[in-house]
Amino acid sequence: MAISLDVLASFAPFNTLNHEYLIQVAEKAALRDVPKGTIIFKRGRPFPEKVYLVSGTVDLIDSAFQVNTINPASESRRSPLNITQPTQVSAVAKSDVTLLAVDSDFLDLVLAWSESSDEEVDISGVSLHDDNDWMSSLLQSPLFSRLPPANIRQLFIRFSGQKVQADEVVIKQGERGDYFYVLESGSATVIDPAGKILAALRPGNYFGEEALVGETTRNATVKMLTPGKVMRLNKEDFRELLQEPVLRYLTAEELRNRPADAPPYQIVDVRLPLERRLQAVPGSRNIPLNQLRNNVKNLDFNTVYVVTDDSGRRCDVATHLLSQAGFDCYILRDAESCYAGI
Ligand SMILES: Nc1ncnc2c1ncn2[C@@H]1O[C@@H]2COP(=O)(O)O[C@H]2[C@H]1O
Repeated sequence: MAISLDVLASFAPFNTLNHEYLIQVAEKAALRDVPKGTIIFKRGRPFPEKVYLVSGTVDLIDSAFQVNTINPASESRRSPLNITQPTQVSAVAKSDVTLLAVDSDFLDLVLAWSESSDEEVDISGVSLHDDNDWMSSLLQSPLFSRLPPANIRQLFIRFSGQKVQADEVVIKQGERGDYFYVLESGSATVIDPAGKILAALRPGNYFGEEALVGETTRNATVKMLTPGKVMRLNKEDFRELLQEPVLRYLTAEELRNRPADAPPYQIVDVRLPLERRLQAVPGSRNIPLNQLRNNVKNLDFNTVYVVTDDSGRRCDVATHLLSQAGFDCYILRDAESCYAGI
């Protein structure tokens, strides 16, 4: 049975969600008819769903056998019958009742998503039914718009499609990376090890490049929010078609001999401050790699960014991230020979 958004919004915390999230919850919520006399849940037992009363009467019975009767006129029916986990009360249907049930983990995810969107994650335009042309948004991204047409043709030949379920973990933080992904349909979230939502992904967005470029483990988990489809490319194809063509190099000599009318450049060192303490290229700006994504908004599109190669594979990842964000960037070869000055 489908649930109307008005009914959903009469319960807390759904009343705080915007229309887009309400649709997401409505897709996942279930209306359940329960006959009189049914024990809906038992005190002290974990219960995987949050349950709300839509119609009928329910008795909530606590450990002292005190009974709190809830009906649609009760103010407290706006909250879940099982507020705490595990619950402090047992719930018994005193009449035939209709319940609204929402998976607790899913509810947490949607709430976190909606809260984080107030801060930094732009989720505008993401919806369950986002039929954006994933291919055209992919091709318009700064990274892909720089690729030679022959590479793009090859990419589409070598991509393989994979259907994914809602809640499926496509990438697990800490695992080794074998594939690069593009979201063809559906929506997904990028989640850090502490469970914080870092980004919302929509069709045409790509992910999973950092572990491949840096030859490290996955730095976040990517989990589907809805069913959908991903296109994936194996590590070798990614390297040949997407990584090598994007990385560009400069030597100190080329930097010194840049024409006077060339745009200004900024040398960037993505090592940790501790690593720079002894030696660094004079005039370089320190943006440790783990802070680069958050700092791109403070960079200038009229400046050329030159990342020093003394950070090992981190400079490749940094250059890749800067290219993705649309910056003109290079790797400075043999940066260690420039510690006395360029
Ligand atoms: N802050 C972020 N915003 C968007 N995507 C991210 C963020 N952090 C990590 N990712 C993506 O999540 C992926 C996890 O696997 P990788 O480390 O291979 O590559 C990572 C990026 O593609």
